[in-house]
Amino acid sequence: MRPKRVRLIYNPSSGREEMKKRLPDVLARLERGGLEVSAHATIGEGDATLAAATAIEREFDYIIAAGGDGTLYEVINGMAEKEYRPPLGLLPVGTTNDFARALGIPRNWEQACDIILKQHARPIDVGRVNQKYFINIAGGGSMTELTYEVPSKLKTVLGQLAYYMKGIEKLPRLKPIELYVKTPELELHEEVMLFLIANSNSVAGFEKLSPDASLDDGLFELFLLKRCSLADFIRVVTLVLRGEHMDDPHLMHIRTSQVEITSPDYVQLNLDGEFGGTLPGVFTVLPKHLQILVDPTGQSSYR
Ligand SMILES: Nc1ncnc2c1ncn2[C@@H]1O[C@H](COP(=O)(O)OP(=O)(O)OP(=O)(O)O)[C@@H](O)[C@H]1O
Repeated sequence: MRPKRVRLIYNPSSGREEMKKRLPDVLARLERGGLEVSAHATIGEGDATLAAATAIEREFDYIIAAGGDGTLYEVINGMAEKEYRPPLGLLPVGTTNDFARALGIPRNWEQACDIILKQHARPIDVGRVNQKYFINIAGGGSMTELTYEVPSKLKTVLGQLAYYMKGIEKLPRLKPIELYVKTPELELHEEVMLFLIANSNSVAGFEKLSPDASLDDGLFELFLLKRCSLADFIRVVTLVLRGEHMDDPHLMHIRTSQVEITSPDYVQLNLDGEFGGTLPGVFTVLPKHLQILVDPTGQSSYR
């Protein structure tokens, strides 16, 4: 049997620029494990999307996304509309790797390579809104613009700290948005601070946001944080960090396969930490649309 052909798409600027030094070691480990690997270094915004689409046209057996959530977002956007969608491996070397965390893929590059080498694919749901795709989370409103406002250089230097600094700077500017929300089950009109549509249970380090979220149940977890004071906002975020938010009256939780959200306000969308256009949007789950290479034993974890 011929070896599987793999396209490794890596972002040399991700995280602390780990792939720059690790590339030869990663290639050697994957090759020793029986894969035939070629690599594409991304050069800037949108390049990982093009590289993934090209890899599919060239009929690679697997694609590997090496980077953070931003790189993964670009890669899945190059794959999601294609008919042939090869299984996707992850090397989580970014500053934020929420999706790898949700799937228990280790940050350690050797362990992550070894999981890819097991070639065990797990189907997972993908979200679509306005011809863009997300794998982890979509959101809008206060605080949700933060992740893509932190420039990549700043992130590399400061790592996770950059997010918190930006967050503190932004807090006094909290402002509610008016939303019309329509699902197959219900319709509502509400002033909210933010909305989040989660596919996985791991959001920007808030692992306890939706503990019951399943990656392959064909459903989103929609959260609406109702209009509230700054003090309540901070209180609810603290409850979310502790996983004690589910009964809070400020937070609405709806499980659905499709949701249409419109607003008279200008609301930017955050898709997996990247800017994803503006409302209105129809958010749809594409059940088990992509296959991700994961640990078959389910015992590995993101450390
Ligand atoms: N060669 C490059 N130099 C600088 N930026 C790049 C390069 N290639 C891709 N990018 C950009 O890097 C961003 C994605 O970064 P990625 O997520 O992989 O790393 P990160 O440091 O973890 O950031 P985050 O976790 O916030 O997404 C994308 O916006 C992409 O356009």
